[in-house]
Amino acid sequence: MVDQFLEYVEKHQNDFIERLRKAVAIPSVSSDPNRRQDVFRMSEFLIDELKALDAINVETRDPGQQDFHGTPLPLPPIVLATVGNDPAKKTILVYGHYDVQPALMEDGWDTDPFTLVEDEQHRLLGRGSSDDKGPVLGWINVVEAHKSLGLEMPVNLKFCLEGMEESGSEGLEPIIHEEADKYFKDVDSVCISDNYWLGTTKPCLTYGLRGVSYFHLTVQGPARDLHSGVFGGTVHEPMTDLFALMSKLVTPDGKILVPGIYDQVRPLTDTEEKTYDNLAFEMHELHDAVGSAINIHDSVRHVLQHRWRHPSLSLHGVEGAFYNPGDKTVVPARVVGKFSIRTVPDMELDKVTELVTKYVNDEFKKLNSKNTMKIVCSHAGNHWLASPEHWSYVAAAKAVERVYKVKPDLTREGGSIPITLTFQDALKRNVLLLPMGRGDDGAHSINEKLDRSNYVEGTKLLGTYLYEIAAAKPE
Ligand SMILES: C[C@H](N)C(=O)N[C@@H](Cc1c[nH]cn1)C(=O)O
Ligand SMILES: [Zn+2]
Ligand SMILES: [Zn+2]
Repeated sequence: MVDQFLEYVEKHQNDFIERLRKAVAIPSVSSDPNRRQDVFRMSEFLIDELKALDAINVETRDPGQQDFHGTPLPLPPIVLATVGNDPAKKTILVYGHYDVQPALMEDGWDTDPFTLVEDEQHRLLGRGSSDDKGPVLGWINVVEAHKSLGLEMPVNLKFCLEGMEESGSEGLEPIIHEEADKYFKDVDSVCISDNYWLGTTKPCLTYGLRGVSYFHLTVQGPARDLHSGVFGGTVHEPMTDLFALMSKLVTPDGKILVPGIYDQVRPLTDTEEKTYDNLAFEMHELHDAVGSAINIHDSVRHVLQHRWRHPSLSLHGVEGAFYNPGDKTVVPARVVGKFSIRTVPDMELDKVTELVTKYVNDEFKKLNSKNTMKIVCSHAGNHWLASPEHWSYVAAAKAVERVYKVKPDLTREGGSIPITLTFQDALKRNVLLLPMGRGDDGAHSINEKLDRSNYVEGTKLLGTYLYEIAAAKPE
């Protein structure tokens, strides 16, 4: 049966790409309130796709409203769908997200980010192609293949798709707790395809994620923007204060300057050190993915340790700053600096917020500025580690060998999927991360892509994984 499935995927790849084209065309940017309708539209697209495939019980849950700077904004629905409910079969919960990061032509895209383009190297370019519309549609392609072939699914599948992952998964956590004994009751294991291979050639299974704590640092001064010729040198400028503070957060070689931030980081043991031996990753792959040889660390081992098991602090942007072309001589009245800290075992989110808040307040006092400053943590999600010995990982490794003819690497991931730990804790089930895309896909960046082969072979992998689960001996 698996052969019939694999053949179907191979034959129908162009139809699957059309499905991805329709999804990418919906600019479901969760962080932009002007795009919220599009995030809703994306949920409707998925609901229609699932209903068309006879997914029984396509349902939604309403996560309520978001407080967007004092304005209530409806949160997009959690889409739940069940395919099969045979008590003799295992039930796998599939989580994914249908929102995307922002994307504008002026960021430097070579093509319109919301028009899927296949280039000469068979790369499918478009926002969300890899993160995470391609993988979500991969699961739907698996269901379509079975329906069209008249094949029974090897396992029961449950979907949980959200539209706020890129903005901290707001509203999802309470729903998972509420539904733990209802919708999620029969789930045996959870699978998430929302990260990337380490490099460009070898698939991997992922058992760890860093957490993320995101901060907004606001400095407010004059009542309105000012002429820098008239007022420059006579008033405390918000942007000057902000840059002074932002420059005290992290050194150019990546050391976080917030006192105490490293205190909770779990020490590296010899056993853990060995997990960095023989991984399929070379320095040139970092250079290729980044597009430049700007590595801080000289060995691959240290690159990966700093991606997976050490915290990092990144500066993201400044809201309210002048950023257009030209030479406007303005003093912005209010600026908001955005930065985040990727957190690792055993850092605690509350402790991180406490340390950052205290440090930024102390540093602001030292500026002797008459402006006002406020620091808030806008969203935070925990780090996660799983047991890669679980039967779900064993099945996934067999599926990789079958589809790709290689043994997968076991990796951790530097990015964050805030809800992963909630699934593990609330459902008390193992979670597997089974990535579809490559390390150079450019998720969150310009020219995001998913290679055609990753989409097609990745769809085969997801389906084969379900067959390997069904074939596994009962525990
Ligand atoms: C790894 C996943 N595909 C991803 O991109 N996650 C985001 C989650 C996030 C949290 N705040 C904003 N986005 C990430 O790691 O940045
Ligand atoms: Zn993302
Ligand atoms: Zn994602």
